[in-house]
Amino acid sequence: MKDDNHKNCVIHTEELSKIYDEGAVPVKAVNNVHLHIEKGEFTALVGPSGSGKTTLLNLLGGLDTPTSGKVWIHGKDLSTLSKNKLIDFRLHNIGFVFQAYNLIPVLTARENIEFVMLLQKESKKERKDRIEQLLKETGLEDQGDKKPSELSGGQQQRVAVARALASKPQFVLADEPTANLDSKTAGNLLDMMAKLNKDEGMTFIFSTHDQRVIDRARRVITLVDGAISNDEVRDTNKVTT
Ligand SMILES: Nc1ncnc2c1ncn2[C@@H]1O[C@H](COP(=O)(O)OP(=O)(O)OP(=O)(O)O)[C@@H](O)[C@H]1O
Repeated sequence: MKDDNHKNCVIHTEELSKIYDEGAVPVKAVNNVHLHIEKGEFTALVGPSGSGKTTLLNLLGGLDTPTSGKVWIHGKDLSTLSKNKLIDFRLHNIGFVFQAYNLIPVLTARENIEFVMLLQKESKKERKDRIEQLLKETGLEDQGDKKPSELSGGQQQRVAVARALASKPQFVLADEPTANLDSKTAGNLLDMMAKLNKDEGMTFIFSTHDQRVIDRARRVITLVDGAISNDEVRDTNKVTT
């Protein structure tokens, strides 16, 4: 893929596959996926349990390496990056809201949000301003000094979202962002993501089983046995908030 041809392309994959062959029978967790995600998309990845959603998100975010095929992010072929360059690239380009990326238990909510900005070497003033803004946007103004164990599951999830957004990523990959949240908290979280999508053109891709999330997506990609079985683009003018 040529960089200059794809100015608005955030993610592009070709013949992307991930095969796990530790067991007796190899599992094609992701099977020959061709995907093209443009800037500003609000896209849900759906499919039955075990259909490969998490594996695909891991590949798209450079957290896992494909067995074959390639991933380009903003025209950059991830397979050409060294391990350290890939870490740096992720840090500056992608926000992750993954269950596996748990909050750091010994840090407060504020410090958890600040952490990635410290790695990015943001100034103290920028960090402070951004943290306060994110705490406000996530409705956690009064919770900044609490550690994760002192917060509810929904509040922890919102801290995880705030942390993902702290680096001002161009796109956010979220694995089941509303899992285990009550409807009100899930709704608030979706409102926040939809607002960022609308106001700042931030691109969102989330795996989900949650009909509330699916209903608000503008594109729904269905995976079955690791392959795309349906790709539905809905009314792109539909307001997600
Ligand atoms: N590390 C691994 N080693 C072996 N097999 C794996 C590994 N990770 C995932 N798989 C297998 O790959 C397939 C896809 O798993 P994946 O977790 O991506 O699905 P999913 O759609 O995210 O499922 P869920 O909706 O339940 O989270 C499954 O058959 C799973 O058992």
